[in-house]
Amino acid sequence: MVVGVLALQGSFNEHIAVLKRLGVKGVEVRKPEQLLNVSSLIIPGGESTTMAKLAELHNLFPALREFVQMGKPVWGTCAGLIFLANRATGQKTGGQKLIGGLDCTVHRNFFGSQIQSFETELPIPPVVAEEGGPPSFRAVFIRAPAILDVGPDVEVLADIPLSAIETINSNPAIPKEEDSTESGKKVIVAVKQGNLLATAFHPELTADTRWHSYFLKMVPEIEEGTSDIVSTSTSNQSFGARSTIDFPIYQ
Ligand SMILES: NC(=O)CC[C@H](N)C(=O)O
Repeated sequence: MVVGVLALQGSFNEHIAVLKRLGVKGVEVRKPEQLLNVSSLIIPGGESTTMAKLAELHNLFPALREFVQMGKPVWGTCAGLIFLANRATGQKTGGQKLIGGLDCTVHRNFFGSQIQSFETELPIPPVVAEEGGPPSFRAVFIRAPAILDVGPDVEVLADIPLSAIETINSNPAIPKEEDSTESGKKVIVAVKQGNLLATAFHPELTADTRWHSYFLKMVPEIEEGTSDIVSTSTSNQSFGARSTIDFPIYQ
């Protein structure tokens, strides 16, 4: 079985490249019938409104929703996280179509505009950590969303203290004291709910393969059939903080 990567727009090539480094074949998915040939799906970062329009054009929404409801592993990064959320705020006028399934409210562009994109080190969640690996990972936020609330079945894997973000105080777009999300001084940036994984940051733009390996462990066919593939990521090379990939400009 192969891992599908939704290839309508955004950083799908980067995800496929990381899968290749782990010895796993990633295939581009653009049509509903292509979902029949993949065991799991990655929805990349990009621009969720554009992605939604293209998904609509290709009549992908019913097949994507069915894929999620069938319990197949799906990982949304950044725009992909927005796509998977049941509720989104900060959308363009008229809203945008979502796949849904992930019981959370996501706030688009939570950290501000493109120039307020940032990178930071966050603790690696115990379930994602690998023996011998560094205790943190490089989290790349590009006009990223944040998760404001989650339902009872959602496991929080990573959050970020708002005080850690330099641009946060100078950015008028970011909710301040009166907003309930600020009271805890943290927002959620990675979650898991059953077959669904979602991250507000972009592991595919770093040389650290641990988030991809973690997702692959959610895919039973890959874990049972080719467990050696997943374990290759424990090599030291997998933990490099940054790749040489130039950051694409995402909306
Ligand atoms: N890097 C990203 O995927 C950015 C997401 C983008 N801000 C959106 O709303 O879709």
